[in-house]
Amino acid sequence: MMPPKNSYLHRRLHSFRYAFSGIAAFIISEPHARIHAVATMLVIALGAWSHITAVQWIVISIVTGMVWITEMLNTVIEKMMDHLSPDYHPRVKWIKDVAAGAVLIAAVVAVITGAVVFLPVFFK
Ligand SMILES: Nc1ncnc2c1ncn2[C@@H]1O[C@H](COP(=O)(O)OP(=O)(O)OP(=O)(O)O)[C@@H](O)[C@H]1O
Repeated sequence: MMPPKNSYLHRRLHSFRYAFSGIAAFIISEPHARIHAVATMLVIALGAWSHITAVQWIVISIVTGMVWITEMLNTVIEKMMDHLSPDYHPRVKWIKDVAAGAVLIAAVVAVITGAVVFLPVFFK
């Protein structure tokens, strides 16, 4: 049963629907996102297979989430700048490069974390 129209709960449910459609739009339109989706599923499968601890699951979840969030915000910034300022501009270069740098930091942290958690599984 749906809550009454325009009630607080009704508006929150709509916000969730928009957020989920945003995630779907990101995955459908961006090849990077599909690579992240496959990598995330592989990490979940590897974690389940190797019985990592609760703390290791938490750390893996945080770094995986960081990669998704930075990649999504980077894509938003790229598309926003392409829309607002399609011509070459040094300030746009700065904005896009810094946003890409954030993704790189998240990715490096995720790779290091993945290595620390999973390499001992293979070399024990
Ligand atoms: N309008 C612009 N003005 C200045 N530099 C730009 C501009 N557009 C892109 N660049 C430069 O090109 C780089 C790549 O930008 P782009 O938007 O193509 O990102 P991308 O990572 O290649 O995107 P995609 O997700 O499409 O692969 C930016 O980091 C920036 O250095």
